[in-house]
Amino acid sequence: MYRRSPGTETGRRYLVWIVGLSIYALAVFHRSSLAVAGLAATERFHISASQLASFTMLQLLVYAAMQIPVGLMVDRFGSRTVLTAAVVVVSLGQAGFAFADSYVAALGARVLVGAGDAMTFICVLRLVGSWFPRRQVPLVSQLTGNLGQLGAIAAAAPMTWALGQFGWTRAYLTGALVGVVALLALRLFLRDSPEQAHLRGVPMSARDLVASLAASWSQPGTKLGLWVHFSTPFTTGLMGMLWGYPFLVTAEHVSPGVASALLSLLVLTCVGYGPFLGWLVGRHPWHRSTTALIIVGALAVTWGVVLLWPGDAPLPLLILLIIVVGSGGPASMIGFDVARTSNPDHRVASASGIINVGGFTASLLAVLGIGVVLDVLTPGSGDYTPHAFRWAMSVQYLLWGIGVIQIVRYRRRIRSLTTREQVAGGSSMVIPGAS
Ligand SMILES: N[C@@H](Cc1c[nH]cn1)C(=O)NCC(=O)O
Repeated sequence: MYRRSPGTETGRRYLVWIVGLSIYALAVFHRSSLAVAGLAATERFHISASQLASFTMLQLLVYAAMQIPVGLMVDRFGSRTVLTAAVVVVSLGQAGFAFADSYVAALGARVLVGAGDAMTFICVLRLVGSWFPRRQVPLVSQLTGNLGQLGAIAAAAPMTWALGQFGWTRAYLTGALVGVVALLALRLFLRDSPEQAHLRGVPMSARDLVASLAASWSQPGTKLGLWVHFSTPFTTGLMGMLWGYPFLVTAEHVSPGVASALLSLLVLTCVGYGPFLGWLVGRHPWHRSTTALIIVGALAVTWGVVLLWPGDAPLPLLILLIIVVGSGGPASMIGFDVARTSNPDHRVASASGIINVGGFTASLLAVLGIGVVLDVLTPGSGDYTPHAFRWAMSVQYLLWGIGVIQIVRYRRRIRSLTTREQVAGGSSMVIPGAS
């Protein structure tokens, strides 16, 4: 019988990964493509700052709300099918945004962008799980999450240039058209597993779906993963997506150029943590929650020093802040890894969906909480003071407090129900009923 050589197998695996990763980076690009177009958007749609913020909020809300259905869809229909839908929906959303000429039409288009984006990451994680040997999965998943953030870099300077050069419609439409190339690559090269183009689960009734979700949720590892994902990435997200630039310019008085450079450094730092954290998590799975707790501690302490610094924080301290904040996104990948080893293969995507709700809910709460505190402390004006920003950014401690309590709680439970040997062997699943 003809057998494929190991070299061919490895080549196919990396091809599938590169296609999946590129599609995820494209989704991150679309997600972030509004960050540099704020001023243009307020002029085009005649909207206020809070209406502008509603685009980001709506996108996050749609993203978070879709995670569990998307996870179930990936387990049922496979990554190839759901990813195809994702590319079509996100590209239609971005094309709609290119032509939108009213606030309501633009909101509708952002809903589609959020929906398509929501369908992407879980598919790619699932592909990594079915194409790579188990021991490589933590590292490749880390690299996927982190390299995908390069899409945000493409959405910064190149998008600013495209908007200035070609105008709103053509700049956004070009982004949307990249989807056609992505779709072509996906249909040509992407298969759900080495053996099958489509890896589909069995059809389930509504009652079965609820039972499957309940089974995932009953695993303490799923809950631990959710709280790790809740506690770690929101600080990276809120800096990169909305509040980083105004905080650095208004509260810390750095120039716009330095602020942009610091935010680009944030994305690069995210990418840099990947190999180290992936290696650490793969090597020491028992210490995954400890790693997450140490990172949350480092985030809280560094933010504390910056916020309590009398006057403007010096630039080296702000660079340190960015480098530490950059660890939040990569640390969140630990949550997916805990969920992966706590659930059987046929439920991994729905467990990932549950995990992903954590980080995006925390990001939404943080973005909202900061906006509310800023508005309360500077009523009736958009000129936020450094004092207002310091209090506003402190909202993060509330979320870290809740997250740390929950991580400690579920890590205790999981440690009482599993052994180091079991977890080192790749499973943190507990027997149903034991938790
Ligand atoms: N926290 C991110 C992944 C990440 C890795 N490094 C920086 N961010 C995450 O959960 N991603 C899901 C998504 O759809 O982007």
